[in-house]
Amino acid sequence: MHQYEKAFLNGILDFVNDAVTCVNREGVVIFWNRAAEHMYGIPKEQIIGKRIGEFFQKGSLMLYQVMETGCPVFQVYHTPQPDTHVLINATPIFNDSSELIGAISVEQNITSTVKLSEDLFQSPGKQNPKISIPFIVQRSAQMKQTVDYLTQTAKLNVPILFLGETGVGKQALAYFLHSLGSAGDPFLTLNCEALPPGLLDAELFGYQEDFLNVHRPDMQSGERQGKLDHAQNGILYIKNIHAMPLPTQVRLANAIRDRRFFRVGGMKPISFTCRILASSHPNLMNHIKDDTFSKELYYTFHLVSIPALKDRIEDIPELGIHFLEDLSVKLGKPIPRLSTNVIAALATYEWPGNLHEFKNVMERLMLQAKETDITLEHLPESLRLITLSEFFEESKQLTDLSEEMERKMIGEALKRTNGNKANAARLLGISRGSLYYKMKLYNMS
Ligand SMILES: Nc1ncnc2c1ncn2[C@@H]1O[C@H](COP(=O)(O)OP(=O)(O)OP(=O)(O)O)[C@@H](O)[C@H]1O
Repeated sequence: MHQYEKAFLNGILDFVNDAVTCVNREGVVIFWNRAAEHMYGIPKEQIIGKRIGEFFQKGSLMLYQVMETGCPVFQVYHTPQPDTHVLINATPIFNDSSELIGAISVEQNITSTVKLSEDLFQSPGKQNPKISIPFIVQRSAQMKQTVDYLTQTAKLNVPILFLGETGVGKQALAYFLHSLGSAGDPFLTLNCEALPPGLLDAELFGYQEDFLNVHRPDMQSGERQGKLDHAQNGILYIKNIHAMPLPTQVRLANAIRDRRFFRVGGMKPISFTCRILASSHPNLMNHIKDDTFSKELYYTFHLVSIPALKDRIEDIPELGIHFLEDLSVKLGKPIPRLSTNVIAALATYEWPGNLHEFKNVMERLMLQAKETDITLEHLPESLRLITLSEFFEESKQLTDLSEEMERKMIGEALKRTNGNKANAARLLGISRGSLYYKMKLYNMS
């Protein structure tokens, strides 16, 4: 590699926050970046050019494992030191002729996330008092900003469209706004995905009796009121607004702009006073591009995007305590203690179902907790972290040993099996590929 290319590569590696280690196929360290120096307290000058096995127990080295198996690994949880928590990704590297030339590991330090979560989970009393009803967790900067912004809009009656994946808390924020401005008035929901599109117009604006050619005794003066009337001075929350038919969208945009609307089949303008809130998924712009969502309606709203839970993990501990506290009261059970592994798993999982899924998991933990301790086994399969020790279980006999011992044991096994590698591998309790790899590594062929 050219000197200047190497300088660039070193620059990049030192710039990233994750600890990066590159070894050649003999296990000799070629790159060791600043984050790795910091994580392990070993300076570059000391480790580069040396076998990594001289510095770490082989059993904790993902790099050997991926070179032996030829397969990358992702998100393996490890605590290299008692107070350090990392997630490791590692991959073998092959040249153009598909020969193994080394391996790279990237370790993401999640210590601060785990520590913060641990502190909060394990001492719920330190949380801020519950200031808002309904209580909105807002430890992350994004949620704090959102709640501040919404609080400021409370007096203005401006329409707000919440954009976010399912379960990020759009409706919870709508309830929050209701509690700020119009708690004594109705909070009505209109779910556009739950009603046949043909009925939405009438449900929203009401209709003129003659128009639908029906007569119902509950109707006054020949008209039926809609949710815009029924919400009075409160809030109308229009859920999944992307599923609203285009003509209804246009009528709604006009209604919001003019603060008055027309009944279906009616000619008389009717004023309304409720505040309109709405929700949709984060890709609503795509519906505008394919002309299924009205630009006019889109720009009528103040837009508030709510990030996915995985993008605001600072909220996780407080949400956990909040749900566990609620359940503890309902079930009359104490709040369980969560092990550090469990906290790391909760903080690093992707949460595709966001708070719906998170709440379910908390319910499950609460129901399962017989004593007060929750460990990894109590978590659903999809959430469980693979720990490094589990990962190495298979090749335990060898990986716990020093290189010197390992070399001796392989030599011994080969002697006892008259050089039959398959039998030697069996004797050592490792795969044949693994034995071939180790023999090459130690020049034992
Ligand atoms: N910031 C928060 N603090 C406390 N609880 C929350 C928060 N956000 C959401 N929740 C709770 O999480 C659950 C899911 O939230 P919510 O129903 O508001 O999500 P949503 O985005 O409206 O979902 P969907 O799009 O599927 O309707 C609810 O029980 C809600 O009370």
